Amino acid sequence: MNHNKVNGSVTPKKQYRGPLVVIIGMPGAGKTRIGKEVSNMLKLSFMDSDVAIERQEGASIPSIFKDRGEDEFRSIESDLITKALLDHQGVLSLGGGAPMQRRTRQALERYRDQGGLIAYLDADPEEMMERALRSQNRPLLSGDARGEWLRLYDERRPVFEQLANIVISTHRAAPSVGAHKLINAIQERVVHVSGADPYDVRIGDGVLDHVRELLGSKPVRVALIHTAPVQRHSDAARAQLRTWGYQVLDISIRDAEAGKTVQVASGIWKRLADEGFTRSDAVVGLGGGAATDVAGFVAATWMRGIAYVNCPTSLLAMVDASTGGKTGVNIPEGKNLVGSFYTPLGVVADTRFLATLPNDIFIEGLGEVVKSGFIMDTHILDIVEEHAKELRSIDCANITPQMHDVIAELIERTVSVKSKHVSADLKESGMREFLNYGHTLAHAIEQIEHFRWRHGQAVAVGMVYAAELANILGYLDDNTVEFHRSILASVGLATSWDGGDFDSVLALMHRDKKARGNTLRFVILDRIGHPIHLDNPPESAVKEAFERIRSNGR
Ligand SMILES: NC(=O)c1ccc[n+]([C@@H]2O[C@H](COP(=O)([O-])OP(=O)(O)OC[C@H]3O[C@@H](n4cnc5c(N)ncnc54)[C@H](O)[C@@H]3O)[C@@H](O)[C@H]2O)c1
Ligand SMILES: O=C(O)C(=O)C[C@@H](O)[C@H](O)[C@H](O)COP(=O)(O)O
Repeated sequence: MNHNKVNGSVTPKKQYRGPLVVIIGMPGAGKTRIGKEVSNMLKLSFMDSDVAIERQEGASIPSIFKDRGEDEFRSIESDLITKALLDHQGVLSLGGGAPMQRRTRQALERYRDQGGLIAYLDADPEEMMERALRSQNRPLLSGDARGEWLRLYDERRPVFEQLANIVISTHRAAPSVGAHKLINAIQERVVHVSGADPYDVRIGDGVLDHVRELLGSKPVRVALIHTAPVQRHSDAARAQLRTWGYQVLDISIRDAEAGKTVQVASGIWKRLADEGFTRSDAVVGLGGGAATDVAGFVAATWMRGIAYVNCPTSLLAMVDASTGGKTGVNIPEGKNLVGSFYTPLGVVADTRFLATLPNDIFIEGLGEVVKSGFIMDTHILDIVEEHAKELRSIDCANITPQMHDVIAELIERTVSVKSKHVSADLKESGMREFLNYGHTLAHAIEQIEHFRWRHGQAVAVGMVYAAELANILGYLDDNTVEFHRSILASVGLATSWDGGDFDSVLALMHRDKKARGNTLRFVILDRIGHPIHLDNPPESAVKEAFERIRSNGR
């Protein structure tokens, strides 16, 4: 399913008729063969504009050119394509020269701007030329065929690049490989984050390729910051970065919260200095949320700020940590107490990375997913409830296509909730604090448990705590509090905690970044989907809610 990207959110593709995708490119790029493969894989109809013209006119393309001239051919072609853009529902492949005709190009631009997908297939010119010259059905390639092909390539490529919103390299690719790349691109989801430094979050199989366009040609060196458990993915990313011509500094750091420290950051700064890392170089953070937090912090601080791209590999990092520009590290006194708001060039959430994610880490990521349902997109709660059993027992190495779509939808929706808050309030002066639902207690739990508790699990208990607090103060009824417990427990998330004592927890909650002076501040709900700020609640209520989240509390 495709979406337009709209500031701070995604919206379902505008309801318009027309093809799922239109394929353009030079003769020999593989438009017809890949188009037919995609149609077969997606069980859609396939239309080739040249074939349709020959059928409609009862004559071959060369004879139409010979008997009626190119202008009349282009007019026939433009009429047929304009009609197909309105009523052909499958895959449409265009003759190489079609987009060069003004009326056809305008029709394509209208189709694209209404949410349509135009895929430009490109490959090595020699490879395409060799394939094109094998076919005799190319009237424009008679005579000095090579020279003419190259001339047309130079003339047409800028138009293809301007029109397309998908570019697929078919270089040395079998049609089935090219078709899979195109299907992945068609099914890719994009959430746009607006604000002073806007960027996109791309979600889907194979989206790693977007790192290249995000980094661009300025960086000579790229520091790839990752951790051991994601070695398979960082190896692939490193190889890809080198193929693109970047000098890669491979920086493997301590895993999880142990890597999210000033000491680790300092070691990276030293490495960057030793390697002569300049302001035009860039950082790629690849890993869970702890890795992307520290990578972002290094990018924010090295020479007062260099470019970085996040490649999240855990569910929690994909749905939350990698987006929004909160970078930082923990210190012994508390979680995330040192850091900076620093926006990435973009986020590339390649769902292939989930294949190695352990089940318990996947489940903790659902804590931030359910949170987003409670604070804004309540459809997330419907999806989680409907698929609770499969989500709780997920084997990430064997995710079915159906569950892949469910997970991709949850990722997209959760990122969209985060994006709406971040786009409106990057530095958390108000609305963005709602993303902190459940976190006031959660961070205290993580601190007291010396990070033995996963962040997502702590947030789950924190949300039950906030619901109890809201219930005590008359905002939420018992059923809504119980719904918090039931939906969290249904996907394997914790709903109680017996560690620590109230006084130590209270002291840590006062150190939360939402606190102002001596004012203790929480985010609670006054109804599902509607968070509010709660400042300085009576200590009796704070304590009563704390007792209620103990395992014998309710
Ligand atoms: N910056 C933000 O806005 C933000 C938002 C939410 C959470 N966070 C931070 O993110 C962290 C939690 O993120 P997390 O849950 O990803 O924790 P994490 O980074 O500790 O990762 C959890 C574990 O899973 C492993 N892992 C990650 N991806 C994997 C994969 N594809 N295959 C195999 N193993 C994989 C990691 O190596 C680690 O061992 C916390 O530090 C939290 O404070 C930051
Ligand atoms: O991005 C935000 O803002 C959030 O609050 C998202 C939280 O889910 C996330 O855990 C964040 O790291 C917590 O931020 P903090 O400022 O409380 O450390």
